[in-house]
Amino acid sequence: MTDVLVTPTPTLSGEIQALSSKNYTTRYLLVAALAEGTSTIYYPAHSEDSDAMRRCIRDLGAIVEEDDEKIVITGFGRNPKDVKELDVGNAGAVLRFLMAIASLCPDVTFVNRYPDSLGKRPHSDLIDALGQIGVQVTHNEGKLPITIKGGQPKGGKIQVSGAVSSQFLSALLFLTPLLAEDSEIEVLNDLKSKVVVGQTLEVLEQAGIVIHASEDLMSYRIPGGQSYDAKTYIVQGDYPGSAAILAAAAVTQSDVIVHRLAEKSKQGERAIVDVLRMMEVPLTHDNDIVHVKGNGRLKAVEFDGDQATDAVLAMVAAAVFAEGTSRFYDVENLRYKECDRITDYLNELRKAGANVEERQSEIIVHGRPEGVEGGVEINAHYDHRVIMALTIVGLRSKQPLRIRDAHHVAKSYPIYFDHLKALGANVEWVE
Ligand SMILES: O=C(O)C1=C[C@@H](OP(=O)(O)O)[C@@H](O)[C@H](O)C1
Ligand SMILES: C=C(OP(=O)(O)O)C(=O)O
Repeated sequence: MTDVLVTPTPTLSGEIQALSSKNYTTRYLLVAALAEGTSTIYYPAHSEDSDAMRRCIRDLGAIVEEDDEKIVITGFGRNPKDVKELDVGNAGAVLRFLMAIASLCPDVTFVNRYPDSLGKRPHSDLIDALGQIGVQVTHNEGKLPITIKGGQPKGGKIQVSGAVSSQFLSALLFLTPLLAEDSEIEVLNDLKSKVVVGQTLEVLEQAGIVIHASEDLMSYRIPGGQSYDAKTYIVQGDYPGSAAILAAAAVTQSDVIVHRLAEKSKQGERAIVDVLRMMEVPLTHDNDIVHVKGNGRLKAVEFDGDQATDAVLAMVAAAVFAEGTSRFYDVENLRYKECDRITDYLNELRKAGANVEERQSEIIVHGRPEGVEGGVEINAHYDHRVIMALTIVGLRSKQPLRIRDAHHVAKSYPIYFDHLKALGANVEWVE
């Protein structure tokens, strides 16, 4: 069964544990693979994207053993196996990070398994940057399939654009410490999703890597010849996925508790808590526990979405039911994700009955506190965050919403519908 029927649900209540962070899991798996000893990662995420990183580091020669609470990894250090092909599924961050690491291999091809999703996403900025240190890349106009003919890049001066994705810079930050010579990275244009780079730097530091970063995160000096330490890591709860649960609680009459959401997290998406507060949703956040007591009433909000890129769709879904007009600005790079998260997402919201407008880098929502009509089929566009967000809207529609191909939610949150059901939502897998 691949579709989900979301039937209007006025109340939600109960407690769940946030799932584990996807972005920290992919990073810890990678730095463990780049170490020569044995590292342990406690409470790793289990999702298609984290599985993709696990599969690829294994293919590259890491030894991976796991049980219910941890993964133990013996890394390949700076000497990955001479693998010919890697399959990253639909995971953008995994692809971009491993494109850089693949330059330590003679000849690797990244296959194109999701031509209508990851297959449409642009990687030219990273391809250009790798070219500056002598890595040869063949590609399909900057897109998959991509072949990296690495050999032995030495490091040096690299300029990379940050205007489309922060993942290109993160990829270079994982690679350059392993190169023989020192490197200098200068970020050109803007740097989108800058907060996520903070997570990369945090993980690199935990792995014993030294990076000298300017305060604005636009330039870096990276000593060469470093090695990654084998360490023990603990994965924190995931804010982007939990943002959808919290937004669902905000649009219903609710008494919902989510555990494991660290107040001091470097995840930008923790801003979901502040944004819901600005929308006057009754909630508390203490001892890493968020408690929402929704009364269904929300006020419109204006927010710089680039601070919390993976939570914007959930915030917009909440704004659909707010009093007044909300504006989410600086969100152009949502267009380069699993789908065009502005045009494609707003088309689905409109089908459900929402009153939304798009600009090149903005989403505008004219709230409908009275609810929306629903009663339509939603195209998921291969996008887990579209699926999660439209589910929120379905909870407060007049007629059920059928979400086609909702199984793609497993990219980051395979148990999203189980969690919602545990809170009392009427969500069912259907034929
Ligand atoms: O580095 C990462 O792990 C990620 C960076 C962000 O992408 P962009 O930098 O492309 O916005 C984010 O949307 C993605 O889910 C994960
Ligand atoms: C955009 C996302 O992931 P990625 O870029 O890694 O595919 C996401 O998780 O919403």
